[in-house]
Amino acid sequence: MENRMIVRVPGDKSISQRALILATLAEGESRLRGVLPSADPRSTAAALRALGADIPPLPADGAEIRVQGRGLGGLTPPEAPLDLGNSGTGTRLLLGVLAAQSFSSVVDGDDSLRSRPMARVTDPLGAMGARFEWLGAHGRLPLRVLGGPIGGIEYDLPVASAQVKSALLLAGVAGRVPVGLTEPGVSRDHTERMLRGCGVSVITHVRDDAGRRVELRDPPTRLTPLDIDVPGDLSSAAFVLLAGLLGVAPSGVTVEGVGLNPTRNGVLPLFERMGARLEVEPAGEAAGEPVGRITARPGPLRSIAVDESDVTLAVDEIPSVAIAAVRAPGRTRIRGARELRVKETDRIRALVVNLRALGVEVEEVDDGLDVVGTDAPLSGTVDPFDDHRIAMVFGVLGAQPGNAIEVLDPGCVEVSFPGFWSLLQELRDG
Ligand SMILES: O=C(O)C1=C[C@@H](OP(=O)(O)O)[C@@H](O)[C@H](O)C1
Ligand SMILES: C=C(OP(=O)(O)O)C(=O)O
Repeated sequence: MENRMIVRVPGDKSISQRALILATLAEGESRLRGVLPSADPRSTAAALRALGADIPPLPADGAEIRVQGRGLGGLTPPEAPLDLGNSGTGTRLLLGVLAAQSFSSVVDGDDSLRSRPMARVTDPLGAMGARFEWLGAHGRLPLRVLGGPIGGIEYDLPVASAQVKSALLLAGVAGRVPVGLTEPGVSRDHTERMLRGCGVSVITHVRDDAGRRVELRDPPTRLTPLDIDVPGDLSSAAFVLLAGLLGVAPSGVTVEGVGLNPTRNGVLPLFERMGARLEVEPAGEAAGEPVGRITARPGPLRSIAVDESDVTLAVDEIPSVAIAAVRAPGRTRIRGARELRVKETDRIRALVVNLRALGVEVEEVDDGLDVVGTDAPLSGTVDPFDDHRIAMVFGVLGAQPGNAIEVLDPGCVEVSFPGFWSLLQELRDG
């Protein structure tokens, strides 16, 4: 009989942070189960508490927390700069909320977050009438948000970005003004789904050119509270599935209770195009999101070509695809992935530098990389450059039988996936 492991991954990071923000803005008590207890949601929760939110500590086991909402006008001025740590999502979504408050606030983060572009959010918020002061380099944190009344906006996003889209929708909600957006591609729609769960009408149209239009026509006067189970994080599950495909878990692995949102699950068709033995079994909904089980079994992989439309649906999983490509004979070409250069680190560069250090043939291009598959055993030391996802993909590659890879700074996985290393060990032990 097949001795396949069945595991769960912690709650979705994107959904957890949105739930904390919307529960704070709602009227009444929200009940949130399965909130991810990792560094990023903790930073977002701490920033919200500094704005007057009543959020208990995030329990390590994802047990239910109850959040007493402050209502749309109920946030209070923070006494100190808000430290969003490493979280791009927490920062950009909160900038939308803060832009419409009647007080000023300062937003800051760690060195990684200070290096990431913020004008993609402050430019359109500025067009709504919001005012900002850069306290360091232009376009980077730290940043002062001079809150005040804002107007509505009609905006074409230059890149498909759920963080930009969400910041503008939240500004519309907090400032009670209409927002109409078009996106050049599809980005994750968790904010739209969760706002609907709070009783807000958000209209989405899929356009002929595959882009999207999102409208908040009737800004709400109040948000109803949430009562949700946060699905398992598909981005975390991707590392477990990669371990299944690469034979780290010799009989394969099943991840249960994981989110299957179609605007987010593009890694699954990419793995399938590589010949991966995947089985996806939908099993209902949680938090307004489709959820289910995914099984990955080891088997031969083949090289593929990845383009920009693939990347937007799998933006955080491209490192996993690049690592799968290491074991796919031939040349895998990844293009249209420029956005990876502005994540927690420059992920294209980090992949190229570290794969090269292990002896894998790679080529770096402006918007992506080529990876040439090999069956050689791989050994060496990897620097994740303080990026949780880079640490985890090389952790999985290192766990493949025959490889010996040391990941420096393994603790950086705490940003999104507490328990990653012990789960990886369990998969190896079968
Ligand atoms: O909205 C979100 O929760 C996220 C959106 C994506 O970023 P962009 O909006 O910059 O594409 C993604 O990379 C990030 O991990 C989470
Ligand atoms: C890019 C990521 O997160 P954020 O932008 O929220 O820092 C990520 O988790 O891969």
